[in-house]
Amino acid sequence: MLIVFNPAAGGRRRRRLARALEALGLQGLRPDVAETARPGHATELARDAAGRGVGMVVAAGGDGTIAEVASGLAGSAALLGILPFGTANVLAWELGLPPGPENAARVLTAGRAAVLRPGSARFGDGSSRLFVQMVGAGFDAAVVANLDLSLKRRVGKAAYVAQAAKELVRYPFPRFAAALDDAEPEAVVSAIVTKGRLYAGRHLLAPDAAPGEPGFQVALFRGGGPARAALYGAALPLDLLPRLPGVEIRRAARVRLGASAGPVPVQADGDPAGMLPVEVVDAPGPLWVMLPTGPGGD
Ligand SMILES: Nc1ncnc2c1ncn2[C@@H]1O[C@H](COP(=O)(O)OP(=O)(O)OP(=O)(O)O)[C@@H](O)[C@H]1O
Repeated sequence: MLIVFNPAAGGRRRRRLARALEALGLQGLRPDVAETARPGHATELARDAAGRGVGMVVAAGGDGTIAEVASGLAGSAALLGILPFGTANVLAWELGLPPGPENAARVLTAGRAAVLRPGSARFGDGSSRLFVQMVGAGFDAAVVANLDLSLKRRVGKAAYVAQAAKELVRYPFPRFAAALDDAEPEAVVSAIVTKGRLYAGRHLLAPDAAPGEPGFQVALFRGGGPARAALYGAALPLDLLPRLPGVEIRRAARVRLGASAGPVPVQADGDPAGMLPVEVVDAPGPLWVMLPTGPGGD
């Protein structure tokens, strides 16, 4: 077992890692730990470990770290483990991973392996990026792109709320074209292409999504402007976002976002990912991820 640890969020994360290692040690396990030194490093570490035949590579970090490790494991037989030490931890909530380092460590040794089907985002410059939960274009990506990272380290998710308030008054809400499968492109101001049901932590976005299945749920936001974005932001923690006027959620296997009236930022799993255009499809193969053994689990 190799644990790929992202130390970028500071001391509290290190403390959680120590607790997880202690819990694993009590079960007689002494996993190797590799710290990431820069963005993208987790992919290299995971790919190298899978190439050496390591059976399980554990992402100790947030959704961005999980996506990077998943990218490195693509095409290998190695299991993906998760120690959810991030800020929002959307995938961990989605998969029902228990909070607390000791409980998360127990899943690594006593859980079950389940299929996870990441998505792949291909950009206008030909580059591709794997994601485990979602890709967003428009307002939410502007919030992510301009987020104050030192504030995020200090106050966590509240930093997103503060940044959203700033973006409300300056983001220009340019329209862009969203084409789902072979349908005609439609004009939207924001789109979130998601594998899962949850968004920004534990809030409901796409009730019919399932991360183990091929394809995506796509939330299309047609109404632009600060008042509408503020309404959506207020509805999110109440789990009312999918039911608001101007929000439509559809299923698609392929999503093309582009042809915009101005530059539109993109985020993948909560990290900045460049600008439109982007095409989203399933990643070439599934992964196996460790989940808690629950009712119906084997
Ligand atoms: N040593 C490092 N210094 C700076 N950034 C790093 C380092 N190692 C990894 N990163 C980057 O940090 C980014 C953010 O990490 P991650 O998404 O795991 O945490 P988070 O943003 O706190 O969690 P979440 O996405 O769940 O809110 C990753 O996408 C990764 O590229």
